[in-house]
Amino acid sequence: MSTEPSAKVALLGPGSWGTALGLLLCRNGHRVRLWGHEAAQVEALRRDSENTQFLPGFPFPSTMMATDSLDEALEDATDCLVVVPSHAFRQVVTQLASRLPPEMGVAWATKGLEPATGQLLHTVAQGVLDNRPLAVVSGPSFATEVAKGLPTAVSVASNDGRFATRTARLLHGGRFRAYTSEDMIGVEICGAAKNVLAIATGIADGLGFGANTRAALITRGLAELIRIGTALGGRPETFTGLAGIGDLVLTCTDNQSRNRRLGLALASGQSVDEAKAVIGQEVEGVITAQAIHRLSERLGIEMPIASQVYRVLCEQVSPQEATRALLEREPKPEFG
Ligand SMILES: NC(=O)c1ccc[n+]([C@@H]2O[C@H](COP(=O)([O-])OP(=O)(O)OC[C@H]3O[C@@H](n4cnc5c(N)ncnc54)[C@H](O)[C@@H]3O)[C@@H](O)[C@H]2O)c1
Ligand SMILES: O=P(O)(O)OC[C@H](O)CO
Repeated sequence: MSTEPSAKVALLGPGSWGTALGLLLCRNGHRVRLWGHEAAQVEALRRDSENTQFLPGFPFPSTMMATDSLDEALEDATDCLVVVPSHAFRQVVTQLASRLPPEMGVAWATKGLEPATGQLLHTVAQGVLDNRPLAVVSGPSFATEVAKGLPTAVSVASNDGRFATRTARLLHGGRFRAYTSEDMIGVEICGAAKNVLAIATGIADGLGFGANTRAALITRGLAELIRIGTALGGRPETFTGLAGIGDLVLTCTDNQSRNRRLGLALASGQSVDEAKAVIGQEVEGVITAQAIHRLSERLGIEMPIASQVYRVLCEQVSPQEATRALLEREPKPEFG
């Protein structure tokens, strides 16, 4: 069990991940108000006392209540955790700005960059929320496995050591381990870029390539992640940690990943829109591929795998042609 005294958590975003984290917080003895922006979705959560749309099979405890009123979610809240998709992040933290006490920290478990600007989410949050403690939760963590209580470990990176510890302690307990970190940049770029690389491994597996290909994509993908992450100021050790190689391996190798499944679907001939419709949930790598592409061009960072994923998603290049382009690259030193 968590050693933190019982908290009242406003949890914003009742998708699969927000719901799983809500269940975890309740198991740790905390009270959760789960806010959603769609009245009909919230009505269904209240009626069913379960998230039948995004995380079926896990009834809500009496300490988890859904609401479509942000004011109600924040009433008496001691902590605030944002779990909306990256495209909604600025909008949601902007709504928080005028509602939160000045000293209250904000944590999020969103993985992605701001689509329009390519900014890391802590940069967005700092711009909107001014000087308050911020933290990002990231790492290898499928919602269903957390809801089932299967052992999981994540990283909590913050600009404030005490807030990192507070947020980690809220989540830590039973079968969930939360490690603290000071590297928000590294943790955030890992969480965003791994989704793009998972699309690449999904494509490769969907085209019938083997284990050699998958291992090569993960390893060379990690090299791309380290290049862009260190250029942005991330710390080298983060890339070998839970948010880095941990989440990259998880997402690239298991079909619970929506990003990997999108890659598999593209390889089978489905369009991006068809694949997204079948998956029926957020596939962050689709918009992140565009943001990463623009960012790597601007910074002059070579990211051949991410770049081919971008071409497949946005320039109607076929998975086969993208594969050819990668394999035809000139030999080069592995490091440097
Ligand atoms: N599902 C996982 O296993 C998992 C694990 C770790 C991190 N994440 C990350 O968590 C974030 C949320 O993903 P998810 O898996 O819960 O997605 P999901 O598709 O299961 O649900 C998305 C949720 O976001 C809400 N939403 C959509 N647009 C919104 C808006 N404009 N304002 C407010 N809410 C809005 C939807 O109503 C829905 O409740 C993503 O960044 C994802 O990468 C997910
Ligand atoms: O289903 P995905 O591909 O969005 O991945 C979910 C989590 O980010 C895995 O850690």
